[in-house]
Amino acid sequence: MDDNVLSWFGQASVVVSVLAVCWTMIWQNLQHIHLQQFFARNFNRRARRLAAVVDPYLSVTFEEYEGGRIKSSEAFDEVKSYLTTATGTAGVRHLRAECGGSSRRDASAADKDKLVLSMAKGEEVADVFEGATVWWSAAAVAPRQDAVPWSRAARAERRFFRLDFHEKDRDLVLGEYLTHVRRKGREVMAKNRQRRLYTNISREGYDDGFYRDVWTHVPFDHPKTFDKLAMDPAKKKDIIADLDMFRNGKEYHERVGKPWKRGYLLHGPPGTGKSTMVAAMANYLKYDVYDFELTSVKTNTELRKLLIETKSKSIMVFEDIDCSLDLTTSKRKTAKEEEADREKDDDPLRPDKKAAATKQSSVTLSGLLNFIDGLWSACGEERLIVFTTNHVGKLDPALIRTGRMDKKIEMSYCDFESFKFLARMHLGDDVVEAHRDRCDRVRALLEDEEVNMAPVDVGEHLTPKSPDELEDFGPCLDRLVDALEKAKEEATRSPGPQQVDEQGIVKEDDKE
Ligand SMILES: Nc1ncnc2c1ncn2[C@@H]1O[C@H](COP(=O)(O)OP(=O)(O)OP(=O)(O)O)[C@@H](O)[C@H]1O
Ligand SMILES: [Mg+2]
Repeated sequence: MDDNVLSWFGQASVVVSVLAVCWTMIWQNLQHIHLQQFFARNFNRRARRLAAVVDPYLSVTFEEYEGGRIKSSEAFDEVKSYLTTATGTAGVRHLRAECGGSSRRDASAADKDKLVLSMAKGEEVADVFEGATVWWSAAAVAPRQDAVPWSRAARAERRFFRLDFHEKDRDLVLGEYLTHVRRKGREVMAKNRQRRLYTNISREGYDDGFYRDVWTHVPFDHPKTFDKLAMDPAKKKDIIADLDMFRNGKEYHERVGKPWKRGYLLHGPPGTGKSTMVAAMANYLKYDVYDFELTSVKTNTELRKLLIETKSKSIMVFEDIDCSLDLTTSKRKTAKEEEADREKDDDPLRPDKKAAATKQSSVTLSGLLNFIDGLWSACGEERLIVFTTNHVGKLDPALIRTGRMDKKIEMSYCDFESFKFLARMHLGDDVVEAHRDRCDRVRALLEDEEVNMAPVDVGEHLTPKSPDELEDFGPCLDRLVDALEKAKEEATRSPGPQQVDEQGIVKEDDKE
């Protein structure tokens, strides 16, 4: 071969190589852009068509937790309630029973014994809606066997309901039927609703992001109502009006762009009715009560988890807030210290985690302030936050400023009006008129001599202690008069009324 031919071949091979590289690049892009789409569209469509012929059924699952297991799912609860109706249990062979009857003393025997039945795991039930048949089943994914021992999230069973239906009913089921199920479920929930008292003193749920059961609960059945609470009638009326405004304030809160919540601060000496007031509020509004035991909450993050798991129409109570946390202004942490705390809080693999579990709460003031009106406080609606304290002066002003604590209520020692109220409640309507002399003495001691006695003590002295005292209330009133006389004597013997400064610290009397 001569040189010309060789060089021609050389050039041609270079051109072919360049073309091959270009073609490869174009081909790859075509594959990515068009061919993949082409195959995806055609192949998947055919596969779906084939699947529809073989199995024309579709399904929807309702998992117990949503938002990355952070929050229990409302839809799951609604479906669960819907499935407790006759439709949801018809023909089911294995049922699950839960107490759903009222625990109130005044409930009928039938109501008290009522059980709420739902289908057990693994069962299936059919439901017919406007000619379409659907099937509900209850199931759970077993915990992973290889789960790391300290991760409760992985070890937990994931419960869910599954709805199966024919493809031809798709629009009807996903539209009208599911709306019908949710609506009906909410109705059942409202009907069976048993008010609850929740507490966070529970071992469950405190590990590695496992959010179930951070609250444990008992039925809430406190007998105290506003008409059994001794206090200034005008003040009581004002509180009730405030609660009514709050309860009916959905539209108002939306209009002004405020989360639908309200803070109450109840302060006063021990035994003046602060906890009782919380029960009366809950009974009046028919709300659940979440009793936050802050000393059991170890970090700000844990406090937030508890907040997320509270439901609407509830009162979140922090009793004796001044004793639960170090909230004094002087002991307020610096921004740096707070930041260090936050970093510790958010690190799930913190090596000192075990030690942290046993040490005291490290919830900080800023954690609590964020709880009350930070971004997370707006999740959920129609909730009251109530703080109670014996020493309002010990609280940081930031905690009780308007917007956080919107209404401050002072519960005070018993005055004569409250005494009459308590006497009638304990001893009958005509006791004051029947024992005028004794009652006049009580009035003089409470009003003229300014003797301080908490309603809890007044009530205790007035309580009949023997069957005889049920016939004659004189000894009850005498006992109260004696106690008031004694209290007066003690007050005159002691250096004088204690003066408490705004920090809640008892001041020494000025001596001349
Ligand atoms: N104003 C009141 N009217 C009727 N009963 C009252 C009143 N105050 C207290 N009592 C009765 O006294 C008991 C104790 O009251 P309560 O626990 O509400 O006091 P408290 O202010 O929360 O006390 P503490 O500061 O020690 O927590 C309750 O059983 C309640 O029935
Ligand atoms: Mg109390």
